[in-house]
Amino acid sequence: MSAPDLPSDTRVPVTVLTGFLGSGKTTVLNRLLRNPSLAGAAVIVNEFGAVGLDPLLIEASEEQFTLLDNGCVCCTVRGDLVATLKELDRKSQAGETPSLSQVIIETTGLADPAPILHTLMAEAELIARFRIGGVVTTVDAVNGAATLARHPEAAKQVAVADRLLITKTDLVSAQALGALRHRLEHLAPAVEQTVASNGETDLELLAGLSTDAGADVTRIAARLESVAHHDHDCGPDCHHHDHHDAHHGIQSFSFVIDKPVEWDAFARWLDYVAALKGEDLLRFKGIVQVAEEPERPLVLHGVQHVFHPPARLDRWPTADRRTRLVFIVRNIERETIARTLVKFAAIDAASIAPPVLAAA
Ligand SMILES: Nc1nc2c(ncn2[C@@H]2O[C@H](COP(=O)(O)OP(=O)(O)OP(=O)(O)O)[C@@H](O)[C@H]2O)c(=O)[nH]1
Repeated sequence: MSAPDLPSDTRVPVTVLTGFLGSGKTTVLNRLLRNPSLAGAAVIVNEFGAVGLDPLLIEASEEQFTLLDNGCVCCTVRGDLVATLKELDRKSQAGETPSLSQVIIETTGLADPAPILHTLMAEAELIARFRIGGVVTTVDAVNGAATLARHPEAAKQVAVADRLLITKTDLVSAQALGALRHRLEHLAPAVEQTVASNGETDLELLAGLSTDAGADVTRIAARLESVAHHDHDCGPDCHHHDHHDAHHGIQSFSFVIDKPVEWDAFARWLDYVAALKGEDLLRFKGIVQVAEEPERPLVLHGVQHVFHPPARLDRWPTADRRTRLVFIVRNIERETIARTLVKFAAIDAASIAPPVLAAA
C-alpha cells in the first residue's frame, strides 16, 4: 500500500529506541526527556517482565507516557502498539493533549525492531499520520561484544540501526572499545557510532534521524532485507532460530518483599547472585526499601556480571513502598533465587510475594 501524498514533514516522526537488556535505553531516554523541546513528545515503553519497574524509573509525565506490558512489542503486543499510536493521534487532533511532536518507542531489550518497523510501514492509518524517524540502538560497551555473540536479538538491533549509541564507555579500556567498534562496523557498515556517556546525548540525534534516515521507506525496507544476511553472521555462539523462538529459554519473574531489608545482608546477596549466575542473569532491576533509610529507596541495576552502583532516590515515586525485584534470566528457576534471598539476604520467606514454596 502506498503512502498518501503528504509532505513527509507534516507527519509525526516515530523513533524506535532499542538495544539489548540493560544497555542504557532508559538512561538515554531520561536524558532526552529533560529537554523542554520534547515536552510534546509521547513515550511508549514496552517492558518484558511481570512486575514492571520502568514506570517508576522513566522521567516522563503521566500524560506523555504509555506502558505496553502485555508482552513483547515485536510479537504479542503489536496490535497494542497500533492502537496506542492511533489513540495518541486522536487525542492530539482533538486537542485533548498538547500537539504531538514526536513519538519515542523504547522496546524491550529482547525485541526484534524489524517487525515494529514493518508495523509502522504497513498500516494505512499510521502511514497517514506517522513516519519512521529512525532506529537508535544502544550498545553496552561492557557486555556488548559477548551479547552480540550470544544473542541474535542484539545483532538484529544493531543491524537495523540508523544510529548506534555506545554506552558505558567509562567502564572499559580503549582497546576493548576499539574491538567493539570494529565488530559494530561489520554488523552495521556506515552507521554512525556515537558515545553516550550516562545517557548524555543531544537532540540532534532525533532531529538528524527524522530528516534523512527515517523518511526513506524504501531504504528502510532494504535494510530490513539485509538483516536476514546479518543474522547468519552474528558470531560463533549465535544460535539461529525463527522469530517465534526468539525469546526461548528466557523468562522473567519477580519478588515483592513487604518488610524493609537489612542492607549489609542484602548487599552480600547481590554479590553472591552476581558471582554465581552472572552470565544467565541477563537483567536484574530492583527498588529496595532499606531498613536503615526506609523513606529513600535504592534503585539497583544488574546486567549480566555487572552490577551498577545503587542509586538512592529522594523519595518513593508512588505510595507503594515495598521492595520489588525483577529478574530476566536464562535457565534459572525463581525458587533457586528465592532460596538465596532467604539464606544470604536474611529475608523472611513469609514476607516474599508471590509466595515462595520451596524457600525454607
Ligand atoms: N557507568 C555507566 N553506567 C551506565 C551508562 N549508561 C547506563 N548506565 C547504567 O546501566 C544500568 C542500566 O541502564 P538502563 O538505562 O536501565 O538500561 P535499559 O537498556 O533501559 O535496560 P532494560 O530496558 O531494562 O533492559 C543503569 O544502572 C544505568 O545507570 C554509562 O554510560 N556508564
